Amino acid sequence: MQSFDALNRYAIPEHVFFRFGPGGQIFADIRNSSASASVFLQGAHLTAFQPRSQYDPLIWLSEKSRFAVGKSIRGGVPVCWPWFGPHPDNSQFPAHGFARTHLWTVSDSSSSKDITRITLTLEPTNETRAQWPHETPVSLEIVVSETLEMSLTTHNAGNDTITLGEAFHTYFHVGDIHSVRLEGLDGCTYLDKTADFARKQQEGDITFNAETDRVYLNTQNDCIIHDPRMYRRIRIHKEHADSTVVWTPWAEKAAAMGDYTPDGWRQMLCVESANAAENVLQLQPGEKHTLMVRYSAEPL
Ligand SMILES: O=P(O)(O)OC[C@H]1O[C@@H](O)[C@H](O)[C@@H](O)[C@@H]1O
Repeated sequence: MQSFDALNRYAIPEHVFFRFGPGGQIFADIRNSSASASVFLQGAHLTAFQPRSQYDPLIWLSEKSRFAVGKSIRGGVPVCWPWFGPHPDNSQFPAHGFARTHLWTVSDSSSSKDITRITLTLEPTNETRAQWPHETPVSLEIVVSETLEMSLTTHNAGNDTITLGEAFHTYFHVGDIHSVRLEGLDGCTYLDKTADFARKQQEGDITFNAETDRVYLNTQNDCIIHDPRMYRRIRIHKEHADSTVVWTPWAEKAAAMGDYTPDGWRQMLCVESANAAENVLQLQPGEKHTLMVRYSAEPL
C-alpha cells in the first residue's frame, strides 16, 4: 500500500486531500469550486460526487455499505474489470473481476480553478496473475468538475490477444425508483438476466416496478435518467462502450444482499457503461483501449 508520505506527493492544497475513511481505508477527498468527490484506493472506487449546483449527490452510496478489505463497496462506481459478471470459466473467481477489490496506486493529480484530476493505476501482481495471467496494466483517470468524467485505459502489454470485459457499475442517486424513467435504449436488444438471459427487445423508455437486470447490446447511445422527485435529469454519456447494463435489485434481493438498509434500494439505479456479454473486446498485443463516461445533471 502507498504510504501517506508517498500519497501526499499527489495532495493539492484546496483540491486533493488523503484521509482515512470508514474501515480505516484511505480515500482521496476531492473538492473544487464546482464539485466534490471521494475516491477510495481500494478498487479506485468513487463513492461520492456532487456538483455544487445540486442539492443532492449524483452518486448513491448504501448507508450500510461494508468498507472491508477485499470486499466491494455497495454503491458509488465499482470498476468491473477484466471481466464482467461471473468469470467465463471459473466460478471461484470473483464476480465482476478483481479490480474493484484490489488496492490501486495514485499515479498523478492536477488541478485548475474548478477542475481536479486524479489518476490511479493497477499493475499486475502475482496475486492478480493467478486469476488473470496477462500483462495488462490499467489506469483510471477521474476528472471532477461540474460534470464527472472517468476514463479507464487498459494496455495489453503482453504477447497474447486478450478478451476483456469491463464496466463502470455506477449507482445513480434517484428520488424514488418507482417514479424514474430511463431514456436512450428504445429499440435495443437486451439479455434479461431475470428470465434466464432471454433475448428481448426494448420498446420505449424503461420504467421500474420489479427487479430489473438487463444487458443491452450493441448500443453506443447516451442514456438519460428522468427523475421528477429530484427535479432533474442525469445524462450518461459514454464512449467506446458497446453495452449498457441496467440493474435495480428491488426489495427481496436487496434484503438478501445484507448491505442495504430496508429502503435503500428505492433511491438507486445502476446504469452501467460496459463492454459485456457479446460485446467483450479483443485486445491485440500492444493495443490500448479506453472506456470513457461523463455524467451531468440538468434541471427537468
Ligand atoms: O453484488 P454485485 O457483485 O456487486 O453485483 C450486483 C449486480 O451487478 C449487476 O451488474 C449485475 O447485472 C447483477 O446481476 C448483479 O446482481
